[in-house]
Amino acid sequence: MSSSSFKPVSLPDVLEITRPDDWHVHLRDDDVLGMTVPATARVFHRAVVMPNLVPPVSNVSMASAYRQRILAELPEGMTFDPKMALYLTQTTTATDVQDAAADPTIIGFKLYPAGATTNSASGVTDIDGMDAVFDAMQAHGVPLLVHGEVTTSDIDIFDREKVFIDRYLAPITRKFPALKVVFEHITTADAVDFVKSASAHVGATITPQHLLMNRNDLLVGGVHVHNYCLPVLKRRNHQEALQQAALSGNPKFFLGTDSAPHVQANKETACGCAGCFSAFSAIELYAELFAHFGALDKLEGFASFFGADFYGLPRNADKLVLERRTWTAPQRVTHGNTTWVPYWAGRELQYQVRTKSGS
Ligand SMILES: NC(=O)N[C@@H](CC(=O)O)C(=O)O
Ligand SMILES: [Zn+2]
Ligand SMILES: [Zn+2]
Repeated sequence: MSSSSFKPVSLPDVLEITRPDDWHVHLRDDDVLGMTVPATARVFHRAVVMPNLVPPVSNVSMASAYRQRILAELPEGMTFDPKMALYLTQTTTATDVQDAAADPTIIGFKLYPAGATTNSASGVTDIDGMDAVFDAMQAHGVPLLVHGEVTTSDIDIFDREKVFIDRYLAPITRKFPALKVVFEHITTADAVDFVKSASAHVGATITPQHLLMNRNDLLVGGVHVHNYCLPVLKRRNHQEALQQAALSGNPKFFLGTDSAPHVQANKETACGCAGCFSAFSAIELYAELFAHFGALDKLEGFASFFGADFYGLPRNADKLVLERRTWTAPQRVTHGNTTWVPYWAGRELQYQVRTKSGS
């Protein structure tokens, strides 16, 4: 992580912030919830839970059942309020939108262009054909969450986000100016510029990996499979644009880890899955970035205020304390007989969340 604007400053030993929320996370389902739910709830009060299960979580009753399965794995003494994203499909109707609007545990609909990412086969194949649904979402105040990449084979993977903006996102925001849109896990300077110049109804989440790394970290000196996610890491000037956006205090940009576990065997293979599993060090990874730039005073807005404000939800009342002490992100995480290699495995971080036990 390097930039010309780096300025060494003295860093606080203790940093207290309003408890943050994770506006983009994959908790998966079944047994693995016993690992993912405590990992996220240890830090975050709310989380937007992504619906890309098989089959996709595409209506209110599926989301309510999934939410119950999540809450059943919440350890005693932890508080956690999962906000469910519904999977937008080509057959989603205006009635589905109305149902979603009536349920406060539903945060919005997630648009996956078919084929864009993990479990997106049921995604939207004809975005232009979704106008009636977008119209209903705008009318009912239901946000649209977007995986913003085109999927046609003629478009280079490094250009897919930019082309998506030009082809789909800009037209949607023009046609539906009051529709709330969250451009998820942005990766390019183009996305930063688009969000900045769009109306106040358009915001974006930024992941730790896109802030801390660029495509060299994926491809130089070998293929680093645990740094592979979608949208793929971009070149350094894009990383720097994301860093500036996150550090700027602009409330359109907020925290969404996109923590996305895939078991070790599915990452360390000839055709490895996309996703960085960051939940075990999520807020600490962001703190690393903000500390590096001497901007820890900006962390609370990005992590704890701007997402809640964007969604029109109250800010959290409780606090989280980070302590300055060097620790090493876990090399492996196991649950039952299964092993995952987390993002940033075995690397140092300089801030750590203070746990209730004081450990
Ligand atoms: N980000 C990823 O690389 N993977 C996510 C899907 C997604 O958010 O696109 C996953 O579910 O594994
Ligand atoms: Zn995505
Ligand atoms: Zn995701």
